[in-house]
Amino acid sequence: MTQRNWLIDSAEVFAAGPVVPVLVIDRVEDAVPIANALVAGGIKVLEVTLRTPVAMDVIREIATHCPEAIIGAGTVTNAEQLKQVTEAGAKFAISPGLTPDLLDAGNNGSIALIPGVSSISELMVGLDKGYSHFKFFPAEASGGVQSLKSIGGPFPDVKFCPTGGINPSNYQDYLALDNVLCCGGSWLCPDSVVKEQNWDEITRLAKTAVLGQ
Ligand SMILES: O=C(O)C(=O)C[C@H](O)[C@H](O)COP(=O)(O)O
Repeated sequence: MTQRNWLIDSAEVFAAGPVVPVLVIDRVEDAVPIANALVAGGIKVLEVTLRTPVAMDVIREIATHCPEAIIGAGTVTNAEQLKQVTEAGAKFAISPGLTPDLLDAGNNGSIALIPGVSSISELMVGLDKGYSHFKFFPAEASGGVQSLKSIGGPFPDVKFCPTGGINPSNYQDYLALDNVLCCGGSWLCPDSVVKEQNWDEITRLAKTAVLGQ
């Protein structure tokens, strides 16, 4: 078994689901209200993507001011970013893909790394490096529920968080699979709602997803 010093394990991150909002936050001042709105709706695990220039500050703000949230960083594609998000206070990191270098950095780092795969060969690279929990990205474009069902044949012990093209009409199909413990997506925090600063709507979307309605 791979010995690691992770603050919390990827299994714990997955178990805290079942839905993980993929957040693209442009304004630091929106960070805490968004996180609080999601927590109020029953969602603790948050993925802040590194897709905006203020992403590191957003992670730092949420890590400092929202103790109930399990704040993670998304779009982490290399070892340097993994180091930066760890310093900013992220409790885990998610990548859309994987490289041997990133997998090594994850094994040697202090927060859980959840690498991304969309093929069997990538999955086998991750397994060789001791990983068992993966993002499946881009989920819908990579065969969705049918692909994950097939992958469960030869790899029954591997667990996935599918992301990409997931929405209120299909996330329950994914969650019904034995090898899917949580689903990620941007539908839980739409840009238009953030622009209006309609935090109650974000809480409503979160509650609806958690209750499975
Ligand atoms: O930025 C990253 O790290 C990603 O891996 C991509 C996101 O997970 C997906 O873009 C979310 O997909 P949608 O829910 O279809 O919007």
